[in-house]
Amino acid sequence: MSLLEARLAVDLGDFRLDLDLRCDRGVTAVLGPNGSGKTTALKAVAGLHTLTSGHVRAGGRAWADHGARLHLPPEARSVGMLLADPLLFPHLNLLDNVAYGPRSRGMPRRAARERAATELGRVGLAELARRRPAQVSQGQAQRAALARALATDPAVLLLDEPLSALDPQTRSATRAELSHRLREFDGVTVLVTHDALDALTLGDRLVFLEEGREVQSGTPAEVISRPRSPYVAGVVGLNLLRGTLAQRASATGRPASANALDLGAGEQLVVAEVPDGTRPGDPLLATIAPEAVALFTRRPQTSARNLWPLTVSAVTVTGPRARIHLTGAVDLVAEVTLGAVAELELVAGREVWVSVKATEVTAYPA
Ligand SMILES: Nc1ncnc2c1ncn2[C@@H]1O[C@H](COP(=O)(O)OP(=O)(O)OP(=O)(O)O)[C@@H](O)[C@H]1O
Repeated sequence: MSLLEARLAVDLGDFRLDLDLRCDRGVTAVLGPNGSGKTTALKAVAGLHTLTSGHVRAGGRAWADHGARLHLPPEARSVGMLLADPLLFPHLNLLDNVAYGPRSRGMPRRAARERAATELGRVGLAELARRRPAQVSQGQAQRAALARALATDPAVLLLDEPLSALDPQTRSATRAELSHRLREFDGVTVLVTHDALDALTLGDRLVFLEEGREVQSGTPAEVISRPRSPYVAGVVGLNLLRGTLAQRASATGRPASANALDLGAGEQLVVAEVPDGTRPGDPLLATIAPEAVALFTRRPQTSARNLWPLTVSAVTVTGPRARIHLTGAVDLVAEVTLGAVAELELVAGREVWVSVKATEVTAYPA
């Protein structure tokens, strides 16, 4: 049995969350576009939303069961929460902020403070215990909030975008601290995030939500190797194309030995290998890494089997590299150096030739 077993149906106006969430020890990262229901799922586990149907069981106890009319209030659930805002009491020092949780659950003052000191030590803040929130950095305040969330020994730790308010440098240092502390935590952690790096570095398991439902789940390695929706592929930084296995002797004059996917509208994608047992007409997904998409200003003399004239729709720069969004017969993202952006004059509206080698395409059953 999983440590957290939740069957969550929640209705909020027009929106419906319908999700089975089963989590073992470790970090389950929940990802999805804006409005897909991530926060709603966390709130339903915490008891801040009432279930329309379903149940929540954690650490061997029932927290909610719609059929049995059971709904424990948040304070009766063994939950720790950490949001983007640390929400520390400004008039209390870090030690008393952290001690507040165990105190409010009935622990004597002295024991609560000892526990708080231990928790602050575990997130590297022992020296700053007597400081107030205004006297520490943003990242340190967030680490204190994590210590507070863990000071009550929760069965389930819920993190909602815990790093999103931090500047990039602090974010990366705090991510490392969080990762270190979460590895020692014995309960279930559910982490809601938009950030692929947070999810891939902190998550033992990923759950993708779209429109209130799960579209894919698995380990980071499983999801990276076989994304099942354009959103999931985008998060892990890959192009995803959907098609069916073409008949071998292609009408486009390709050699009969070539494997290709029919992408619709007469377009094909040549692949080096297809999964065993796939027959013509079977649905397939195919991924292409953006670095494997080559761009040319003129039609190239290339051995690459896939070649299309496409239009640049957008250019986004991240560090020394740029992502070139391309539309036309197929939609692709290419990743190139800033030097290539200048040399090829890649701006929105520019027409370019785009090639992808068959060996750079990974095809798998849809
Ligand atoms: N109290 C509410 N009443 C009515 N609708 C709500 C309520 N809370 C959330 N919603 C709607 O439910 C949907 C899911 O919201 P939720 O906050 O769970 O999404 P999310 O995936 O966490 O989004 P984001 O990434 O933007 O935080 C949205 O369409 C939202 O507008």
